[in-house]
Amino acid sequence: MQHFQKSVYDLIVETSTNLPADVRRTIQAAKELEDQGTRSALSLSTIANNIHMAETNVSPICQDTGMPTFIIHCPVGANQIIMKKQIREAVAQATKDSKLRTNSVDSLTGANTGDNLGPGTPVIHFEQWERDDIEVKLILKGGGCENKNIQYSLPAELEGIGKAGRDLDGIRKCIMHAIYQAQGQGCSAGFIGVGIGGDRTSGYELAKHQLFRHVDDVNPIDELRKLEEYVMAHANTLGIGTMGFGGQVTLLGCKVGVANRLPASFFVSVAYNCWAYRRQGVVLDAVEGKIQSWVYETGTAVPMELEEEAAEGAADQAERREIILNTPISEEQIRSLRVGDIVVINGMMHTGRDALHKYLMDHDTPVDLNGAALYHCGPVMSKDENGEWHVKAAGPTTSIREEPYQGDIIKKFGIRAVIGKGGMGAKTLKALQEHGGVYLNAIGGAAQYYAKCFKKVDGVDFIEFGVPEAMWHLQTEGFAAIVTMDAHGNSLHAEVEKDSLQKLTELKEPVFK
Ligand SMILES: O=C(O)C[C@H](O)C(=O)O
Ligand code: SF4
Repeated sequence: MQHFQKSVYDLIVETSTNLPADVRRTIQAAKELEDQGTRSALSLSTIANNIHMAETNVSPICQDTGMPTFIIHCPVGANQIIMKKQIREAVAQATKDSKLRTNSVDSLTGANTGDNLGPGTPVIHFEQWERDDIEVKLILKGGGCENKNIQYSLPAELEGIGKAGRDLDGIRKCIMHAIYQAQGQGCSAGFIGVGIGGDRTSGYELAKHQLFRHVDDVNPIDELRKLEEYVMAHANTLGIGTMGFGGQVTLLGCKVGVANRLPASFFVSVAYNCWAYRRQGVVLDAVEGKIQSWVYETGTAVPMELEEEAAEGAADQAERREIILNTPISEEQIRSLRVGDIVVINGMMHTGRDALHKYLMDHDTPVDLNGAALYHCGPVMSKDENGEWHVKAAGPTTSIREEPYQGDIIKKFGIRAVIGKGGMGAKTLKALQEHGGVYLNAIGGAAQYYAKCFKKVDGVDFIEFGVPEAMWHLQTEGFAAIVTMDAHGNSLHAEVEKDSLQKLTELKEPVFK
């Protein structure tokens, strides 16, 4: 098995950097469905571009390279102890090479292990089979979409869609509610895996396993096939759209699995996966561990159509209001912005996420944040031989986590623009209005696209928080984002949420009797 570790390393790199062909085809089909020139269509073009860039740069599609989860099938007698050790070494090496972000954090102290190894990470499952070869499958599912997973215990009363009983129609209601509650926060348009039955633990596992199915397979259980078809036909009526901007395409795939349950329990578990649906697998010979084939057709077979998008984007931009913001930004300029405007930021940008927000509540900031642009982002960074840092992947993180702090921090330090994804709540909206600030939505997962805007790393504070949580000071050029919350009390997120709840209500009537 002298090649096993190298094969696993290659699998990690492929999974993190090259979205498989079935996922690419689905994203391309979504682009066709979306109304041209809308925010959602533009975002899908950026996503397509980003997929292409990640493959070319052999760098992470999204900066959140998720919880590496391996499912291994091996013949009786294969040495699982050695395989496990080599998988861990391959993970550490891929992290060192910036193919994975340092994503393993001590839950109590917040300390980052720096190599993606730690209690419970990576996740490795073994199963024996009758075949002579070894199959290693890997999914890299990020934290933002993982946070949108949801588990229902039937019967239940669900917001908008009403009573969900212990039957197929109740399951239907849970699934539609799960899609609604994710809004754009899990980087829609997404894929969902559903597990019916099991217990709380095995139900979620079953749901996650559905994400290993091919996008275009057909469920062999007739009732579940019908359920999947129903969900695919109706999810898009919710109007959530790409990144929750509103639009025609909200869901890209739905796979449902079933297991037995206890008489007293009836769980419906939903695993939500963002468009950055990174899963791949390899079949290895059991003697040397060399790759014989890939489980999913590789992305290289389906190039993303770039020229066409560039033209579309350019035509659309001509009609849109596009405003250049140079940091530090004035209050007057911020107050002139409206929801829907596209802004392009130049100058200094500072990153900050959970650890920094908590810290800033009762400490001072190490740099002047008056008029600043604060980016909710935990990048993948690399340090060269001269000790200089480089941004390898840097898309936004889900902003709503900072809701308890954001309003106070904006006012305390004079921040003018907060950049992230998924939107923020009422408290932040009020602070934006009072102080004169905007919330800008960047395209979640477009980590290569944004990394290119960071021309130089000017310094870093709080590196002790770990690379993703540190405060990076980045010289920025041409960072485009959309105003989704303005200083006049308008929030696109609140609007889309309200409209989609109304649409969900329309799906209340029983379908499966
Ligand atoms: O952790 C991140 O960088 C992003 C996260 O996956 C998210 O979607 O919020
Ligand atoms: S940022 Fe978006 S694309 Fe990236 S892992 Fe999180 S949910 Fe997925």
